[in-house]
Amino acid sequence: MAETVHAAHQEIRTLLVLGASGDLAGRLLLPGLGRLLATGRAPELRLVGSGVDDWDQAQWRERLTEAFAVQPSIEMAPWERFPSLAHEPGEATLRRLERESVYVCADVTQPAELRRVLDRCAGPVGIYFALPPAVTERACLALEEIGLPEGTRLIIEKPFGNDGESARRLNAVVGRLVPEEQVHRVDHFLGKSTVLNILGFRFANRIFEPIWRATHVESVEVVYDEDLALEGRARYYDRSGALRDMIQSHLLHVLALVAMDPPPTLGDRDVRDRIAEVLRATRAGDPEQHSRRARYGAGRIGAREVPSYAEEAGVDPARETETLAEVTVFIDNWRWKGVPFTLRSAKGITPTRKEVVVTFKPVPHLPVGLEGTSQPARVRIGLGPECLDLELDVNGSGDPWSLDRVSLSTSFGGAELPAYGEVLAGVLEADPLLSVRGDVAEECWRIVEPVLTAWSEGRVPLGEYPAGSLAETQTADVS
Ligand SMILES: O=C1O[C@H](COP(=O)(O)O)[C@@H](O)[C@H](O)[C@H]1O
Repeated sequence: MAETVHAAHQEIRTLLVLGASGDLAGRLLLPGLGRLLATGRAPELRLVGSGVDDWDQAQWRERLTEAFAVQPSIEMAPWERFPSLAHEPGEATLRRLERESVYVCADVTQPAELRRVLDRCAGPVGIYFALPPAVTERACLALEEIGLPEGTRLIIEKPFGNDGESARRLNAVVGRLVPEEQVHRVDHFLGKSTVLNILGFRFANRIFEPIWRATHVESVEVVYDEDLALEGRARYYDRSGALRDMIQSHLLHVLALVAMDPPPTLGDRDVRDRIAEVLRATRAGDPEQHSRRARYGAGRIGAREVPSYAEEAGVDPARETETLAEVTVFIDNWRWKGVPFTLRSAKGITPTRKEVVVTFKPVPHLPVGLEGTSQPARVRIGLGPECLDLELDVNGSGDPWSLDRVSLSTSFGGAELPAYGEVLAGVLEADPLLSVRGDVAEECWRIVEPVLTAWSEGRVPLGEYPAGSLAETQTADVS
């Protein structure tokens, strides 16, 4: 599909990873690349890494060997853990990359140093910014000063900016460097098979479309509760929090796929137009009534004792960073007017819950004589692992006149590639379908900004839940 729609796009020959010695590159990006190359789906490629750590080539090779051996990281869910890559079709490519790839220690916000890094790259280059947004912006300004090799594609990790204003600024500088179709703003949820499954479920089954609207739908939840706690990521997370980390990017995209109108094709233009359209119609409800924030206190996640978030290494307790964010949004269009969409993500919760739940309205009239309480029909679309569940009332076993609840459930196998591998496949194939478009990145910030403001002004109290449970939150003492 991608080839027919995007045959005109130029493939990249060198992938340059900025921030190559950082956590994200080691944990997700390079293993995703390794997996992609191992399947033999990617074009011939050179790999150049650059970071501020003063690594020699041996250290870099060690990082690649580790990443390509794909020891699953703590953040990889079980369905993303792979067997060894040995004997895969691209095995020889991986070994070649390990041998030939180079690492350049540089501060890429400095034009002369960035020039030195680019000199090691051949052909059209894909520059992957695995960097915090402010550093990405400065590196883009440095690129503007030194100029870009022809055909360059920019691949920018999330979060795209820290707020609407910085996202607009970053979009402006990126737009001066390359045309929009050469920009890949990464949201790895768009590469998740569970998320892409929403498209097949909605648009390949005629039975759902007529009822997929306010007339029949009572409410929609998009939930991503993880059992992971901070896992040593304070430097990034403590300045971000759950709202910026998960809702602003990932969960709003899931909402968009659930709520958008059917696209005529799965070409990037059609799908991204539909996503943009529905997000433009989306607004957060009044934050005081429709949002919740909390952070975990000390507790136990499975066998692990977890300290309170405020006591985690590197955390500034006065910052009031939330590890649970919940926001209800509304979509002001004909299809969805008045239906609450509640988005929630929390860290440090067991059991995990990662799903979209569509709850339908009750029947207008239950025939007199049917006994029991009728419950609304529900569709659950699993976001991890892959599963689907339709909850219905039926005349079940036993008394033929009483209602029983049944669940028609199925689970299906995982994807060939992890989410980062799928997103990178799009990048290497020059297909922006799974990348966030610039206007959409800004739209996502517009939606969450009233909530960010209300929270920063203390209009919504910060609750607390014990790690490992979603027990009623209480207000945290942040003094
Ligand atoms: O981007 C992020 O996503 C992960 C959750 O995604 P998963 O694919 O690893 O389940 C989240 O834990 C992390 O905080 C966030 O930065």
